[in-house]
Amino acid sequence: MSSTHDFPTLTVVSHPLVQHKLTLMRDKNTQPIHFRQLLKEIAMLIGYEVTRDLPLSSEPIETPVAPMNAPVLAEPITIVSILRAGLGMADGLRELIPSAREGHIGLWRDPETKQPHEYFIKLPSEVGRVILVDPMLATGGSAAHAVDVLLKRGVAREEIRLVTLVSAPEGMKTFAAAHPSVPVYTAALDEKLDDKAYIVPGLGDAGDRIFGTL
Ligand SMILES: O=P(O)(O)OC[C@H]1O[C@H](OP(=O)(O)OP(=O)(O)O)[C@H](O)[C@@H]1O
Ligand SMILES: O=c1cc[nH]c(=O)[nH]1
Ligand SMILES: [Mg+2]
Repeated sequence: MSSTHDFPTLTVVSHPLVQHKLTLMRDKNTQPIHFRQLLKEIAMLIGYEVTRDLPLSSEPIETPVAPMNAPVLAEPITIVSILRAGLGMADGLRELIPSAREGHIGLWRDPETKQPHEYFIKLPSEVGRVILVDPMLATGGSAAHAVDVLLKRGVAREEIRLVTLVSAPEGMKTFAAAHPSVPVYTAALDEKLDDKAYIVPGLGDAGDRIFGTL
């Protein structure tokens, strides 16, 4: 993990496997089948860091040898995907936390205004701790809006963590200003946004690369 940047709430997961897999994803010749697999693998690796301090309680069980009080996750967890591209990260987190519930927030970024438009929301009735996932933090508008949705549904600020794959400094600044207490985990803090608000060097449009809609 690294913190050699200007954002106190940002953790860049610099593990060599994460960085190697991200390089493969960035390559424009990587096809959707491999892009999806790599995204899932990176989400699992980042997920390990995001879940590092989850509270545990204990439950009585019997091993084949003896009874014991054994540790189990103390609280329900909900993985919330920002559609569409968040689905690709949820695939990895779901494998890591099979007991997690899932929610979906559908957002579409208008190419002219760069503003997010909401088209779908479905969340479990009890949400608990939330791991919010979207591979791209570009202007930060979509992620900030998704956190607003969660707060309106009664999720406590301190229960939310955002996981991204590639983040732009502009987006991180906007997101941290809107939600200064929400920790963000990412694999890379890139250089900047271009004039279409795409991340440079980035990896292109994550949703299109996952679903082959280029
Ligand atoms: O930080 P922002 O500037 O808001 O941009 C990031 C958003 O843009 C992309 O979604 P997109 O609108 O392309 O939808 P998609 O996932 O359906 O492709 C991406 O997956 C984020 O949700
Ligand atoms: O670089 C970017 C910016 C927004 N959305 C993406 O998928 N990629
Ligand atoms: Mg897209």
